[in-house]
Amino acid sequence: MSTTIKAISPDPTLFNKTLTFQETSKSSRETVIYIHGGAWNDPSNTPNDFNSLANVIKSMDVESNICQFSMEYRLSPEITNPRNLYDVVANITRLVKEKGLTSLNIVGHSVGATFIWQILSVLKHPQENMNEAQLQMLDLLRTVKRVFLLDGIYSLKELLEEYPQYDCFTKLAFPDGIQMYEEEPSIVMSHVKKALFRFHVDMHVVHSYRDELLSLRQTNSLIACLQNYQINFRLYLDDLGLHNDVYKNDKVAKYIFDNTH
Ligand SMILES: N[C@@H](CC(=O)c1ccccc1NC=O)C(=O)O
Repeated sequence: MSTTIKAISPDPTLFNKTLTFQETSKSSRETVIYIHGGAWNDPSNTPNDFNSLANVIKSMDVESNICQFSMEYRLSPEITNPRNLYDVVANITRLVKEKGLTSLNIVGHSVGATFIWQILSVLKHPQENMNEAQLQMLDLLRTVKRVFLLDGIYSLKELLEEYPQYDCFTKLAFPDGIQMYEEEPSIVMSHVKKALFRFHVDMHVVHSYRDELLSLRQTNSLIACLQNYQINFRLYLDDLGLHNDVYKNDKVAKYIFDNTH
């Protein structure tokens, strides 16, 4: 009887798959960190998704003030929520420490935006009860200056109301049900407001009119919640292409560059 021995990765959170698109040692540098999407499970979405967008930003950055890195994380169903998120947090934390990064601009596409939303929600836990990953999120927020949420998923409840068929991937990341997702905007908004204010984080919400996988409902529902709590944020809606074009779109590159310095 053949037994398959699961390869134990020497790199448990895939930190070594971090991509460096641009680097500078200038003390005045701004750092852009990308988190790709893929519905928690799709191997065709990788840190390289942002390669062309990062090159556009690099071409705009004539004074070479910007560093750009793109993160990897393990996928569902092998890894489920919140471990996918914890991989992202551990990898960004390690990158920040190893490179001495400050002034972080974190860009997330689709589920990558979900991870950023979950990080912004960390104050829902009393600090004395926080686990290691949540304490890392708290530490990260001290260096985050801006977040760019690109065509993100924020409410799993509303996602499955609008797209019941998406349980094909939510059940992989949330095998015990989406009630395990603790960051529904209506539940965590007061904690997000506190985090944005305490750590002086600017929030940019971006969505493409032509996104064929996620309608404006996720973004409209999020911004309705932000308005209910009178939270300061920027909204950028435009024809930025289909869902998987947004992270390659030149207008998105320009928007991030124009708002990163
Ligand atoms: N490429 C994914 C689909 C996907 O990524 C997706 C589909 C609908 C809404 C959001 C998505 N991605 C979010 O990260 C898949 O085939 O599982």
